[in-house]
Formats: sequence, C-alpha cells, structure tokens
Amino acid sequence: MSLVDERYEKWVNHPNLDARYKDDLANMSADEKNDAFYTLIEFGTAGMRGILGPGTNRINIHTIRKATQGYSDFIIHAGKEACEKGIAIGYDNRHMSQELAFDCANLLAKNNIKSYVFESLRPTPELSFAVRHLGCFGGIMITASHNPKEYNGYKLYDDKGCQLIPCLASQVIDRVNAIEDELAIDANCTEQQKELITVIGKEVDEEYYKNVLSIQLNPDVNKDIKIVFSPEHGTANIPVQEVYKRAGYNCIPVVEQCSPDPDFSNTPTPNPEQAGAYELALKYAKENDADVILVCDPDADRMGVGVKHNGEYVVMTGNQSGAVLIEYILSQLQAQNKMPENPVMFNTVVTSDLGEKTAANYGVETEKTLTGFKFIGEKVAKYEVTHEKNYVFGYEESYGSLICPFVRDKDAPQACLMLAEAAAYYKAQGKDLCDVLDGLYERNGTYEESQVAISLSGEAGAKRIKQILADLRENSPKEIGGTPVVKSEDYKECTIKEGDTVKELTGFTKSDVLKYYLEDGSWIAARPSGTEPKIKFYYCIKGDSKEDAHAKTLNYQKAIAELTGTN
Ligand SMILES: O=P(O)(O)OC[C@H]1O[C@H](O)[C@H](O)[C@@H](O)[C@@H]1O
Repeated sequence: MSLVDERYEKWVNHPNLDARYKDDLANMSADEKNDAFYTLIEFGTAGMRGILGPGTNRINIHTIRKATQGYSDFIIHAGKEACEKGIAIGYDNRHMSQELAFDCANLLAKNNIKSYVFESLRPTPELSFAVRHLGCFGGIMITASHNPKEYNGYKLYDDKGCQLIPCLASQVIDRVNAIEDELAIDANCTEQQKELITVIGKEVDEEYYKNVLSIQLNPDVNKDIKIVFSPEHGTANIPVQEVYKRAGYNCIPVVEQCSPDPDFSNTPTPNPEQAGAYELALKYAKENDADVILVCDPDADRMGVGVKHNGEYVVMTGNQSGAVLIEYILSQLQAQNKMPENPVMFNTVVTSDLGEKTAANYGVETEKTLTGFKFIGEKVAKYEVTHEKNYVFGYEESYGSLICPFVRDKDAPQACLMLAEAAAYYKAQGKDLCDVLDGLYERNGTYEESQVAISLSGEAGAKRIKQILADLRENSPKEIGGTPVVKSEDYKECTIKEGDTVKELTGFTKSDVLKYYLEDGSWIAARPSGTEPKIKFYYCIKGDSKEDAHAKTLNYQKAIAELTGTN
C-alpha cells in the first residue's frame, strides 16, 4: 500500500475521526487524496497554513490538535512558570477559526497550561500585543492571513509577541513530529482544568487602542481628508474604525465588506496584493471623492493603499506605501528633534531599494532580513537588549509594516492611522501621497517594483518549484534580458558571487532564495512562497524615468519567464 493510501485508510477507519470529515474523505478524487495525504502540513513563512479539510496536509481539528499538543509539550518543557504565564489565543473570521481557537484552549488546559482567549475575532497584531500585555509565555493565532477562503492557519508567538523564529519553531516541530497518532488526541479537559481558560476582550482592546493612538506624530494635523476603508470582511473593522473615531479622522467604511464573513462574499479577494481587493472601495472612493483608500487583509496585518492623484485613483505597491511611510515618519522625527541615536529601519532581502535610500536620506541605517516578519521581530528583541540601535520602522513589500514595536508583528491598525496622518499632513501642503512618492523618485532614482507569483500546487507543483530554483542555481544566468548580472546572492548555499570571487553570505538562516544584481542598478530575486503553493519572482528595476523602468520591467519579466520555463 502506498504511504498516501496508508494514511488515508488510517483516517477513514479511525474511531476518533471527527464525523464532519467522513463524507469529504469518501468523496475524494485520487488527486485530492494525494494532495491531502502526500505530506504532513508544515510550518512555513508564517506558521502553518493550508486548505481546510481532512488529511495530514490540511488544516483541520486533528492537525491543529497535533500542533497544539506539540506546542504544549514545548511549554511544559520550559517549566511550571511557563504553564502559569499561559498562552494568549486570537482568531480571525475564517471557517472554523473560533472553534479551533477554543479547542486549542481546551487542549492547553488538559495539559495544565493557562490560556487567555479573545471573546470574538481580533487582529493578529492585537494578539501579539496581548501576549506582551498579559505577560504570557506565548501566543496562538488562528488565521490564514490574506489567503483565499479555503485556507486557515496557525501562527505561534514567543513571549515578546514575535512569531517563533526557526530555532524555537524547530523545537516545537520536533515535538509535533514525535506525535504518531494525531487522531488519538482529544481536547476534553476536566471542569477544574477549564478554569485555566480566561476569556478576554474589552480591557485588552482599550490598552491596544491607547498604544495605537500614541504613535501619532502630529495629532493636531488638519484632518480634512476623506478615507475609504475596507476590512475585507475581517478583523480590522472595529479597531481601525474605533482608532479613526478617537483620533478624529473621517472614515467611510465599505459597508458590504464590514461583516465578519468567512466566505468573503462581497470581495473578489481579501488580499491587498491583488487588484480585486480594491474594486468596491474604488467605487466608494469615486462616489465620495475620497483622498485615500485603505484596505486591510482579514487578520489586519497588511494594509493596501489607493491614492487620488490628478483625479484618478492609483493603487500603490507595498514597496511604495512603505517608502512613503518612511519619508513621513523620518521627516517628522527629524523636524521634531525626536530621531533616536543610531536609528535603524528593517526590511527584507526582497524589499525595494527605494525605502533604504529614503531612510539613508535621514541618516537611518537599514538592516535586511529574510521574508517573514518574525525575522524583523527577532532584530527588535535583540536591540531592545543591546541598545546598540534604535527602531524607527519595519516593513515588507507584502504590505505589512510596524510603526511602533509595542506589537512584534505587522500591524495594520497602526499603519492605517499613520497613513491617514501622512495623507492629511501632505494635503495641507497641497500634495497627495503620489506627489510624495514622485519626490522620492526625484531624490533617489526611479524604481518600478513588481512581483510575479506563479501558482504550482500539489506534490507536482512543490517539486517543480524546487526544480526551477535548483536549475537557476545550477546554471546561474550571466545576463538577464541583455543586461549583465554583476553579482548574485544565494541564501541557501550562503554565497555571494561577484565576477570570479565567491564570498560567504552571513547573517541569515539558510533559505531557498536567489538574488541577481544587474549592471543597471536593478535586481531580480526568486523564492518559493512559504504561505501558498507559489514561486515568486521579485523585480526591483531602476530606470531613467517611469517609462524606462516600466519598459525594462517588461523585458526582464519576459526574460525570466523564458529562462525558468514559466512563460
Ligand atoms: O512570500 P510568502 O512566503 O508567502 O510570505 C509573504 C508574507 O506572508 C505573511 O504575510 C508573512 O507574515 C509575511 O512576513 C510574508 O512576507
């Protein structure tokens, strides 16, 4: 019997199989069966993420119990104090999120570990905040962030509210992998153990709002701007509107997208990386003549931005809105004499150069990490102890940013408040945020950033992604689209190649990322997504003008598609 059949049979015949999965298992096609059982669901860029349904490679009550039992063993190993400090648990609007969250709390209680569970859906950044605020040992967030509705996921946090970095995650993973029978775990705890579970809500909200409001740099700015806001049916709805109300901003919610709907019924996609997320908000913006559109992903860690510019609405990339936030924040810190000593900004190896150049204009150093905000959180924690450098901003090209590190993950409510303030501040000077961006191009050079993500699902897809990267590694391109490659970085082999010299690439956990620097100041990178079955190509293209950068982008994208057989 094949491994897939063995696993399948075990599930079908197991006495503890949750009854709701019986029909799904019985009706699986051969392909579906293979995809659901060919592997065990793994921890990736941001915890465990997968399609909801029965199977070892799916998110369901059994795989989440297995993960939580492994996490419990990790907490127990850390000692009595860790069990008493407990775990904060949050969840979003997705199918099963609330059920899974309370099931985690029961299972922790069964292991004699305290927990604090939110009474209803809350943003991921509020969960991160709650861990610190309540002095917990860690946190669990049930969410698949920006993924489609078929997905759910499981993010784990340390006591600083930062997602577990690889060296900690691997200790949990080892314990998860040591569990042989995920279906044998039940979460029934005694009435006495149930007392270890505390339901939280308003009190934590208030503290979180207070902290978010404290980030304002110009609280008295003229707030004569109109903001159209969409939570994409997710957790940002209440906190962002509440923060705007308290700060005095006029926010027009996209009403159809405010209900916490697990099917995301009124949006084509809840992901601010995709144009569909802005569709209805754009309609609202035109009807209301809004200055700015802001959309958050379901767990409110990402924020997408649209700007009215010369009478048209322009949707910014995460690189662009990040650069504008840097410009605003750093210029204000400088003007108000609030720039800390040794200021540092964080972004990733696939984030555009524009942000780094903008930061450098203010004497702010940039440190780069791998993709995944946990790596930025790790650096924040390090400097908090050494005081060597002081945090001024952190962001990724994927629309996530963190203004102030009382949260240790991307925080869209903070980003929405700061973006509104920036828009209001510049409007009072007769500028919109696209004008600000143009100013950055004038000063730092014109860039066009783009990402091409190719979906390759299932076992075959996963193999193909690995192969594409292996082939690139094997036959490293000397030129791309006619432009010589002057340097390449390989984050798996840990090498930097420049001409004939090979140096060691240090400071990063090994990761399957390749980055090619071109003679014209552009770069192109490739890596597998750790949250979806995709290979991602990142383009940071420098041009003499916007038109030039765009033409080059098209040329490079075509060349990479041909080179990798993804055309
Ligand atoms: O490119 P991926 O591995 O799918 O990750 C894309 C993004 O996913 C999540 O939002 C993570 O929290 C981010 O840190 C990451 O940048």
